[in-house]
Amino acid sequence: MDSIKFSDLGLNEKVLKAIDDMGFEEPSKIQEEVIPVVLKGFDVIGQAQTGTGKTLAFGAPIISKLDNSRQGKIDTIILTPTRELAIQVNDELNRIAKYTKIKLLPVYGGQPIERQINALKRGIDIVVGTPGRVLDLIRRNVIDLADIKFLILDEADEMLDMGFIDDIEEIIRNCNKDRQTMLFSATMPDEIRKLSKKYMAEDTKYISIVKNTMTVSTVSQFYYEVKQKDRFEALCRILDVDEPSSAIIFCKTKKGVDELVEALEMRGYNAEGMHGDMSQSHRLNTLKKFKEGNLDFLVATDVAARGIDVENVSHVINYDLPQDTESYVHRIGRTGRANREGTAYTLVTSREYYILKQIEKATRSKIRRKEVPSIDEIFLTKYKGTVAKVREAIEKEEHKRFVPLATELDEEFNLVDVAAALFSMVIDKEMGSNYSEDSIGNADSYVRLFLSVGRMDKINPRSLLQFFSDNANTDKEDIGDIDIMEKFTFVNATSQAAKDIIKYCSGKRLMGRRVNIEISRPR
Ligand SMILES: Nc1ncnc2c1ncn2[C@@H]1O[C@H](COP(=O)(O)OP(=O)(O)OP(=O)(O)O)[C@@H](O)[C@H]1O
Ligand SMILES: [Mg+2]
Repeated sequence: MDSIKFSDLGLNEKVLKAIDDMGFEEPSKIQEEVIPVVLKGFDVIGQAQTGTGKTLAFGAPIISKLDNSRQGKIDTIILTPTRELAIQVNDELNRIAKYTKIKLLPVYGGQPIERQINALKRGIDIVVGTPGRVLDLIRRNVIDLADIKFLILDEADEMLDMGFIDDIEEIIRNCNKDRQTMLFSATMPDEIRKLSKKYMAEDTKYISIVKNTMTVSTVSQFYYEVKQKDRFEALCRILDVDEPSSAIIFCKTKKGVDELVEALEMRGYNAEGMHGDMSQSHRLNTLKKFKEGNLDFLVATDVAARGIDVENVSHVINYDLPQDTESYVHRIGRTGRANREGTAYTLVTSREYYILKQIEKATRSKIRRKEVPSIDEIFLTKYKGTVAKVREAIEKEEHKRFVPLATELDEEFNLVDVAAALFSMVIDKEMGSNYSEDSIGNADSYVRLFLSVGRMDKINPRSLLQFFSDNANTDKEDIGDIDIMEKFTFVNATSQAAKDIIKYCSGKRLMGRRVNIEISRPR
């Protein structure tokens, strides 16, 4: 059977022509399934992996439908969790609407509201905005949603999460009841799906492009185990060996972003930060530089985790662990988009290792271990890079003008010595004084300690922790976090704490019950 073409889906000619201009040859799976359903008028919950073209999946049919039925007032409202995403979705839809008269406007905080009000007064069909600003404009009676035809929540699970839910509900209360509602995201936790039913038609179509894994197969995933104090050093080494053409590095906090940017700049990397405390113009400027290839490393909080589409991001690095599985999926989805290849790295300490394992299990993907590069490996990378540059210079004959000088040197020196001296100058300069000694130590060894004492449900894990710290001469810190499945598990006890506990328990009964202890190393 021939593969489905965009022209088979029922879109109008103007939209098809625009898609052709965008260079897309065939629809992605989610586009193939969502477009006809939206054209037929159904509400849709659409889930498909990151970078698979969900924006066009809702954008194309909306524009196709609106083309002949514009009301001269707002027809469509699209909500996104971040300002940058509002702008990006607006841009993508603008490209799709190229041959129509449909007018779009992004609205978001951090930009003078008057400008947006004036633009809205000139007549806008599709508004793409962040909830806060949209609500503000509704309250000022500038946006009227009483007759809208489409409401879309991009990154729906994020939008219906605690932080946004009140604003979203208020916006929805202002919307036309007869509208078509659509939710999209790469992740759609069950509770969100249930919650969303509240706002949607009974015959809502649930379209999920199910894959074995939550993450795309074109992204290779790895982790590095590091000590907390070696995190930065490890990152530098990874960057120096992999030499990513363009990478997004995620940190947990805004402060973490600022500190990492400063540290990277000190070591000569081309890095800039992006987080919610920066001015909007600064945020946009940074993202623009990154998109245009004038910035190698974008260091960001989760503000850049969702939806952001930058071509050719080769690496995503979780400098800090993401807060949950969804965040991991969206973060690493900034690479490997539209069937391109990508690499995702996550730095973990031994104590965090179990969280990584949980993410691996929940996403059903494989996150393989990699060793932090040694100084020798970095040296080898720099050496190979230099040789490649020499080769290129000779091939392009860029070296020719120096040949007479080199010939003169030939009388005084051995030319192999000259080459070696030049190598040492170039490579030493590149390595800088950063790698004078091999400062990364081996990670502490942590173990998992399984403890079973009969009926577990009668024992409070906290009191167990207290009990051991009181009686077995161990520090609570050293015992680590506790996890209760069918056994008590001290997920990351130090080896010493484990020994102390075993010693204490051997031959004893604990709270009147026999204790069984097993020990296992995390890997
Ligand atoms: N049919 C297609 N063929 C090739 N490229 C496409 C196609 N549709 C969309 N794209 C491009 O693929 C990239 C990813 O699309 P998009 O941002 O819509 O993905 P997404 O599914 O919304 O991802 P995320 O979950 O990260 O938000 C964009 O650059 C988009 O222009
Ligand atoms: Mg998207």
